[in-house]
Amino acid sequence: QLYNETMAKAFLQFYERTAQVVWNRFMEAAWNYVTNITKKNQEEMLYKDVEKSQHTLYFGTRARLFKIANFQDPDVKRMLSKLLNVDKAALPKEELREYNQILAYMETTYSMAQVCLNEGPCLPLEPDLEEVMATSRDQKELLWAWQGWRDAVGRQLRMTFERYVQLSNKAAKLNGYQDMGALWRSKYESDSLQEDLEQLFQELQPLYLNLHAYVRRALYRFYGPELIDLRGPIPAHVLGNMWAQSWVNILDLALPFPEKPPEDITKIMQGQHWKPEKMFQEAEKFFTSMGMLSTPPEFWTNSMMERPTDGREVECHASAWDFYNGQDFRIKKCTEVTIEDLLSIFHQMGHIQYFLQYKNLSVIFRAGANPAFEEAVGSVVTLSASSHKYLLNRGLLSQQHQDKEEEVNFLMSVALEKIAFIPFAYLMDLFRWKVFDGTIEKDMYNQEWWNLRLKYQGLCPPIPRSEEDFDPGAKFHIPASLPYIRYFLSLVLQFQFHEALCKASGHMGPLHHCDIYNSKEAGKLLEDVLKLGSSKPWPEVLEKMTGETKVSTKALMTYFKPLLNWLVTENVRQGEILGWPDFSCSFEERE
Ligand SMILES: O=C(CCC(O)(O)[C@H](Cc1ccccc1)NC(=O)c1ccccc1)N[C@@H](Cc1ccccc1)C(=O)O
Ligand SMILES: [Zn+2]
Repeated sequence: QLYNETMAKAFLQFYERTAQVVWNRFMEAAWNYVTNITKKNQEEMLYKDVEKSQHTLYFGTRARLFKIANFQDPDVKRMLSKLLNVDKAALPKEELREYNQILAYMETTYSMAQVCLNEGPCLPLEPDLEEVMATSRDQKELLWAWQGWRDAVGRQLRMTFERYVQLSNKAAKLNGYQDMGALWRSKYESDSLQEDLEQLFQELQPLYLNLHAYVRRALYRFYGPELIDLRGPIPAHVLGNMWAQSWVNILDLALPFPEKPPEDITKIMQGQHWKPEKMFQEAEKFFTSMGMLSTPPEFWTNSMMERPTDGREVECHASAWDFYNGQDFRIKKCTEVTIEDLLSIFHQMGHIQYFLQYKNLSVIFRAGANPAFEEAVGSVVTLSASSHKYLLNRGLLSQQHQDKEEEVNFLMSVALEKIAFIPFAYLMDLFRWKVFDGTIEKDMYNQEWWNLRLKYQGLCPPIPRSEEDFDPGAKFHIPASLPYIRYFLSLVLQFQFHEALCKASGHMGPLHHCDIYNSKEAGKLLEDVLKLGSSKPWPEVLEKMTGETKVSTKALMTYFKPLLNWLVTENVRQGEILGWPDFSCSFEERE
């Protein structure tokens, strides 16, 4: 009878007090490492990680002794059940050390990788290689960057990744899961997650297939038939992005009405002498304009807003940090003054706003309602921030009126970012789930990766690939062991949130005209949702925001309806074939 509900509450308070200290110490060490990659800082971080895992294991094993089933208080039950999963802390000491070293090695290899020109400088991914992929229209130069990056990162990680999979699955099994994929999916508290995701993907297919066919035609016009086959997949290096996950950088090649090009916001920002700090202030101002919380002084003194110029090696992939003391919150980003980076800062500031809103909850509940909610908060604000109305009102556009054709151009630019992303975000974890559950064996990693890239994205590698390569390793989240399905779900959720917030703000008219800047009503609705953290099952949180308990593509389809109409008409006019029927990525035929 010792392990009763009263005892449980005392146990949870003890957890609360100690976790804040242990997690804060780990976050400080992890921050010091990723903002100054040295052997010493890595050792320090690994040490603090072991300390954190010991704490997690101590409480995780004792939480199991409570008979949660017959407890009354729902919060106590939910908190205890969250403690039961101890993740990698379940590994025996030696294997945990090896696992943490593998994780640090993979992430560091990615962050330090560069591609060297024959004679002269070596280029890092950010900003140099990404700049080449975004702006070059010379397919040989694009191929050089594309292949160079995969040689520098993917090839180096192949062996390590195999061991990472073994240890990940061992940790998952020790927590009672089939494999690590099952553990990752459990965060969504749904026994029909995979079916629901497949359903969402199928609903979005018509939009993607029409965009793919239209963009293929545009690339055909520019690069010609020797590179682009109008009935086949698109080569992966000419889409304006290192991973072909966003096609917004080839808008100039795919503009529906080229005689009415949109204003170049990056040029306007640079012309107005924008600096990274001003970009962060702009993002914060968006939230405070809605009556939401502002960032504490520590944010401005402790964040890393630019790549350091003192020679320090850093991890440039953007991220937001909660130091679990209710006061210290930071963003780490190697900011360039571009519209793409401004929108990325809005995304990061969305994570910070979530931290601020749930900071008074128990540490156990200081997370999003589910991982996709965390990603959707910042992204929903970027939907307003990229609207004509907002950009005009903030002085980033000068043209007052937008006619029907300019509106199609605008929707195309949003689609090249958001719709192109759908199959990529879906396949990233389809691949890893199959690797974890053994469907994809280690000597098939690369060919299975490209099978998925062909099947879902309609892409081919620009040159033959082998099992010496490990192309999935060239995308941050794979060496960083970061699940990705959250971004797929976030893509659908952010439009559902956008529709709800626009309605709350009293917006009338087309969804893509909506801008919730300055709306206190939208702010109140969003605030009430974020304050819940992960204390309630996410369908309840979704219902509070949107009145619905299910994720729905309706809002996304409404937003893009005018564009889909235009695309279908255009594709019919051109006699396009939708998709890439019976095509493989073979190279013989092109010799
Ligand atoms: O990776 C990111 C943004 C980084 C992040 O904000 O999602 C970041 C990823 C990260 C990095 C290091 C450690 C952990 C996570 N996530 C966070 O900073 C974060 C997430 C949840 C809670 C707190 C912080 N975006 C994805 C997908 C994406 C999102 C939005 C627009 C375009 C593309 C990508 O670039 O492929
Ligand atoms: Zn994010």
